[in-house]
Amino acid sequence: MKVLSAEQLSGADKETIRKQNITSEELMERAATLVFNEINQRLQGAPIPIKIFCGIGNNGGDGLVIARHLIQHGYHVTVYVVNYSDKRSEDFLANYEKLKVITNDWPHLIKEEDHFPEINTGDFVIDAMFGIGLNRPIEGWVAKLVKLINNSQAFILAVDMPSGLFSDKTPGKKAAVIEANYTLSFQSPKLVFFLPETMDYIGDLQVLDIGLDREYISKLISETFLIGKQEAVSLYIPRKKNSHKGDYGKVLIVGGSYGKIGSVLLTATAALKTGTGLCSLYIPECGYDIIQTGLPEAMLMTDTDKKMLTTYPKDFDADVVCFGMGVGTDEKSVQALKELLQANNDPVVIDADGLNILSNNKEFLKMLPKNSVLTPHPGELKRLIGAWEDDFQKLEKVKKFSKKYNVILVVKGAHTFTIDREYIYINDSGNPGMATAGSGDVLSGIITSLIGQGYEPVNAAVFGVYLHGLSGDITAEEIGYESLLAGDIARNMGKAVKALFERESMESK
Ligand SMILES: NC(=O)C1=CN([C@@H]2O[C@H](COP(=O)(O)OP(=O)(O)OC[C@H]3O[C@@H](n4cnc5c(N)ncnc54)[C@H](O)[C@@H]3O)[C@@H](O)[C@H]2O)[C@H](O)CC1
Ligand SMILES: [K+]
Repeated sequence: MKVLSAEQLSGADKETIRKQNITSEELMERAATLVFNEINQRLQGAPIPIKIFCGIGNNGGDGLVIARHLIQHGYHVTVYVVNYSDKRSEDFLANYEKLKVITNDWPHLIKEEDHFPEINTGDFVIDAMFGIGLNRPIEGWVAKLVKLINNSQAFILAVDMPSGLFSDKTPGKKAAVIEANYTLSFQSPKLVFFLPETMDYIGDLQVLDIGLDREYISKLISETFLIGKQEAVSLYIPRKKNSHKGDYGKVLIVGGSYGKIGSVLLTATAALKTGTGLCSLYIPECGYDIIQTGLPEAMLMTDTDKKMLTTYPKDFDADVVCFGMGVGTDEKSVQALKELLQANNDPVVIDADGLNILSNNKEFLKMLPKNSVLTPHPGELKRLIGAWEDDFQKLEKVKKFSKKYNVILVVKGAHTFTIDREYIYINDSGNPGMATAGSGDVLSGIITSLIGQGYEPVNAAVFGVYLHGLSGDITAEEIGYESLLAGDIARNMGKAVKALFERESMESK
């Protein structure tokens, strides 16, 4: 799904009005009615106090439409107009008049702190103060109102986006932003919904298709995509009936050191569980028995050093090499990575200490084969690209790095971002149970495996990240977040691939 900017959404809005020959008020009616339907479906007429806070622009207009439908369906509604300005939009005014026709209980005007209502724990608050039109931080008494709503413990539903969030920049740590429990957003999710600094404001997210012109949207050039099940399925390459193990990649995993052999074991298990035909490992000698016992399907070569990697098997012919998990950053192991980069022209996957070695030896970056995949967590990323001021600047820095070195970065987080030059792919699978030791080692194994099976590196990264999250979701469904182990993610890969093609799970994400 394309993640559109505020400008693109406004353009689609205008084009839809023109092509469908409707008024903007009709479009507002359509969008806000969908919000009403969602609320009605969940509340089922429950007599709980609903407090709707409307701004004076079109987001506020949506709030008025929602209010009208709720009142007409017998809900207990109080409407507040947060009168931060006198420049009411036309569609706001039209719906203000319509509301007056159906109720004697006119909206309460809030113009200062003295007008604030009481908000209680059991209230259902609808935030329709600001949407994509916010162009400066919320200040003064409006900011105080936002804090009052946040502190109320009421359930908060945000219309289009939580008020106080910008669609193209972060609001700053002290800014007044609605902390929603649920966000119903129109047509396209916004990039800020997925950034570490702002994702917590969103709560659960649902995107409503408000029927903006499909042709116009399909022609819009977007550089940002949300990857859900549908997108992931489209990347899948089916296995051929007439095939053998050589068709599914000869993978080489290079890593491990004394005390950290488990990491390569996880990576190799994940690679094989993702479908790798032949999996070999190159590890320090101390890991020999561990790997042979733990993963009899794998083949093994050992370094002459007992405890750490010192070299790279230059003559070994692999389709794809993965380097870094559990390696450490000893000078001798730096040499091993250097040898790998000198010997290899095909894309490689670099993770963990492999990334730290790159950060400590920036001259290696130019040696990375084109379209190699780097999989940093935030700490590793900072060492690689330097610190950033906010998440938007981080994205710009990562794009620049990706272009400069011709590599793909998998920036791991609650929503993992795969960045390929100017393109951003935001992952929508996964859960907090996956924040556990070895989870990243498994991800590297999955991506490496897919590259070995013939996926383009960027597709391997995007699809691999999605499958990793899906396997984590399936595992968490079975055993909960707390006891989820990285090894479980690897072992459940088969279930994840199968789930891609199951009907009911197609609808869930
Ligand atoms: N495009 C669509 O898909 C549809 C969008 N709808 C809804 O419309 C809003 C956007 O409405 P807009 O009038 O452009 O902006 P807002 O209501 O978000 O803001 C109102 C207005 O306020 C001014 N302003 C901005 N920042 C501040 C501030 N800090 N303090 C005071 N005033 C401020 C600014 O001039 C804004 O224009 C969208 O989110 C949807 O909810 C349609 O209803 C359906 C189609
Ligand atoms: K809002």
